[in-house]
Amino acid sequence: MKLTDKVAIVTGAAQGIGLACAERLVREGARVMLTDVRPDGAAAASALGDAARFVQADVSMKADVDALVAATLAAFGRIDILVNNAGVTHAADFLDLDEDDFDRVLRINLKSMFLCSQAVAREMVKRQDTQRGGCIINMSSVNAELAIPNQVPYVVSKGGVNQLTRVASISLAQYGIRVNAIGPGTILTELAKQAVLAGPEARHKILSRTPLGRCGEPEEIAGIAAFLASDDASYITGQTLYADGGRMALNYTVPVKD
Ligand SMILES: NC(=O)C1=CN([C@@H]2O[C@H](COP(=O)(O)OP(=O)(O)OC[C@H]3O[C@@H](n4cnc5c(N)ncnc54)[C@H](O)[C@@H]3O)[C@@H](O)[C@H]2O)C=CC1
Ligand SMILES: O=C(CO)[C@@H](O)[C@H](O)[C@H](O)CO
Repeated sequence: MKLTDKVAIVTGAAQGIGLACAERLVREGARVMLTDVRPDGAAAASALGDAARFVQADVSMKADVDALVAATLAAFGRIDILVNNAGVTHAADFLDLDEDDFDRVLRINLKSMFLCSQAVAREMVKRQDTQRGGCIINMSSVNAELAIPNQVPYVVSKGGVNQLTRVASISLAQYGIRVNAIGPGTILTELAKQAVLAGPEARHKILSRTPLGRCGEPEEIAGIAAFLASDDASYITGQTLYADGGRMALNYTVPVKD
């Protein structure tokens, strides 16, 4: 087990990639505080046994983030790993997009990662023991680099996540805190169904741009989170690691097998 005795927070952990990350971190020996704006994250945490707890929080609100950090310290006594995973999308054409929707997506996808990183890093920095330091992992996307016309605030937020990762990594390196991001391609979750997999035509479009010929599974992203959180990644900081089935290396489209 790579993460014995470590304590982690995973945001947006009620389902999808966040839940898979929480499950994998528990399997690697960590104790994990799951958090989500939805209350049903509590059932997900109970299913993981004594090593997991749940706190309901909207991670775009500072008061909720402070309460999440306090609850994690009360439950487990320390924080070694933060997985900033919570995210939403919103479909609208550029000319129709409402200001409120732009703000909401940026608040949830980007500002929340700053708030959580700052609050958790402050606790990591305070620690005096030999296990000082820590690891922050931000869930970015191929859409940090690739634009989709009806996903304006989403792609802007993910571009911001990559820069937040870089600036936090150089700011926190002096404290032994590593900060990295994961950039998934299309992963089979509710969010992807909503954003880019709504129907056979949309699925065909995605697969024609994916050399490995399939979408990813949440567990394939969780494995990367476990790696980045472990000592095997001890010299990696400031990076976005893309797990996209080859999409970003592709210039033309590929044939799709049905
Ligand atoms: N599924 C995909 O194809 C990809 C997903 N991602 C990113 O991975 C992350 C997770 O996405 P999925 O698992 O696919 O989505 P999902 O929709 O299945 O899960 C997202 C979770 O975040 C929670 N959440 C939303 N707003 C929140 C808030 N304010 N506070 C706390 N929790 C909140 C939701 O309740 C939900 O449980 C997101 O950041 C997303 O942008 C990135 C690239 C591809
Ligand atoms: O970031 C996400 C989810 O919203 C990916 O599913 C991406 O949109 C898709 O890979 C299209 O490029």
